[in-house]
Amino acid sequence: MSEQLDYTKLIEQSDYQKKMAAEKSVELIEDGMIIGLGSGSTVYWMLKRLGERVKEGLVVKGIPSSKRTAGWADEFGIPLTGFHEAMQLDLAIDGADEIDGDLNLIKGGGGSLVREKIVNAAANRLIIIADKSKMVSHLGESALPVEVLPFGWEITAKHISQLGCVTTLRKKKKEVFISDNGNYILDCQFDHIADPKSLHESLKLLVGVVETGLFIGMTEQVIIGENETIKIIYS
Ligand SMILES: O=C[C@H](O)[C@H](O)[C@H](O)COP(=O)(O)O
Repeated sequence: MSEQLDYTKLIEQSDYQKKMAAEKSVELIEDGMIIGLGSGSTVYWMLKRLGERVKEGLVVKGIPSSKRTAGWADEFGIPLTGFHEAMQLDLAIDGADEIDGDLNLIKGGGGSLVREKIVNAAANRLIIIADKSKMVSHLGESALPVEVLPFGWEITAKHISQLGCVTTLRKKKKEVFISDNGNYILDCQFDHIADPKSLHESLKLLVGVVETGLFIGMTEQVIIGENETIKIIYS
């Protein structure tokens, strides 16, 4: 019973840190902005707070990076648009699975990496929000998500594994996980990612690879919830 309680507390603590970082990021949003809306549980808190500001009169539009984010934005009353209306976004706010000292990222834990990369790359500034557990000395402690075409995924996985990793086809409730784009995700566990940029480039050269979860040189600022405080790291 006490173990159960401790576990619950841990979850709450990490969630609280995510919420603090997320709410801080909303302070950067100004009237009239077009915002890239990232994905994941930290972004959920950002959307919730942004929805409150919209109710108070803030005028913004968001471009969502996943169907789930679009649903939450709708729930919180945040007006949405698409690239037909805005080719350049003022700001994108997103979460991450790992963040290294150069602010390079691993993303895609929730399977939204392709749309996130398109949205984040179109933004003038990318702000990452996270709890402190996401800071790592080197990327690759967790598996790197890579989105691949379903056709011939087995051969694509073989080619990826030849770069020095163990690939696992992502599943959800025993079914193959399908991304918002209708593709598969391979979770690629490397021993050590020594050079994230060259790994990303090597992966992108493989037929069947749609996109990798390595986000290199894109982040302007990271907002970390750390215990009771907020830490901001600039690139
Ligand atoms: O595909 C999912 C995204 O890259 C998320 O931003 C990332 O997994 C972080 O998610 P969370 O805020 O839930 O830890």
